[in-house]
Amino acid sequence: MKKTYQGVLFDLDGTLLNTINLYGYLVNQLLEEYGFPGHTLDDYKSFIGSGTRNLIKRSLPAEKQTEDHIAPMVERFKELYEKHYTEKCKAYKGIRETLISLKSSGVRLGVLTNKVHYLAVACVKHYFPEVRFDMVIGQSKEYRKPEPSGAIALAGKFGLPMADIVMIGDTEVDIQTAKNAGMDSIAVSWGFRKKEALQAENPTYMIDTCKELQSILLAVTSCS
Ligand SMILES: O=C(O)COP(=O)(O)O
Repeated sequence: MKKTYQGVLFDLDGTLLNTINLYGYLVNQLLEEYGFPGHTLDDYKSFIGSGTRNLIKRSLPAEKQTEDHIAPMVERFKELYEKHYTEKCKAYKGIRETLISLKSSGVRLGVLTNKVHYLAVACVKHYFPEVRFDMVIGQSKEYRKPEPSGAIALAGKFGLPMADIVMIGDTEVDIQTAKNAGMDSIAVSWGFRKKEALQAENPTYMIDTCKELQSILLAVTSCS
């Protein structure tokens, strides 16, 4: 019999929201300001997923990946992101409808992202105003994927055991987070990593379309 989940945790970047054009634009601008060479969008796809500090570190030339370079650039990046987060991003096809259907069938919804917490909250509010998430957790000292603390806090908020919750994400970090928390996982191939890299993490499910997501999570499929 098909397993049903009472709670669903979504990663943000590359899973709910395609933010790659914004990241490419902002980090290239940041690197230019500091006199470093920029990168392609494909490069950034591989740099995103472990939070802003790691994104900037991975974007810098190897010999410049030191705290004295990274720390001020993280602060400047947050300023730029705050100014531009309403630009250049798009919800993936069918995601909005899936979230609304899940919520109306009584499933608890959370966002667990490595985006800085206050920016994660602002993005979710701006791009998904019609979706009532039970809780959004972004990165902070306390919560940082793949550590399980964020997933554990969300399970506590939902009042559900880990076995009833599934984590959905587009990077190895998300699948590792689910494993570390003792949850099932769904890896999606429409985000920032190659399918082979995700398969190597042995997610519970590996999917390519929103339709497949609905058929795992909902009794009825309506996503085209
Ligand atoms: O690494 C980030 O900044 C955000 O990544 P996530 O939404 O995929 O967790």
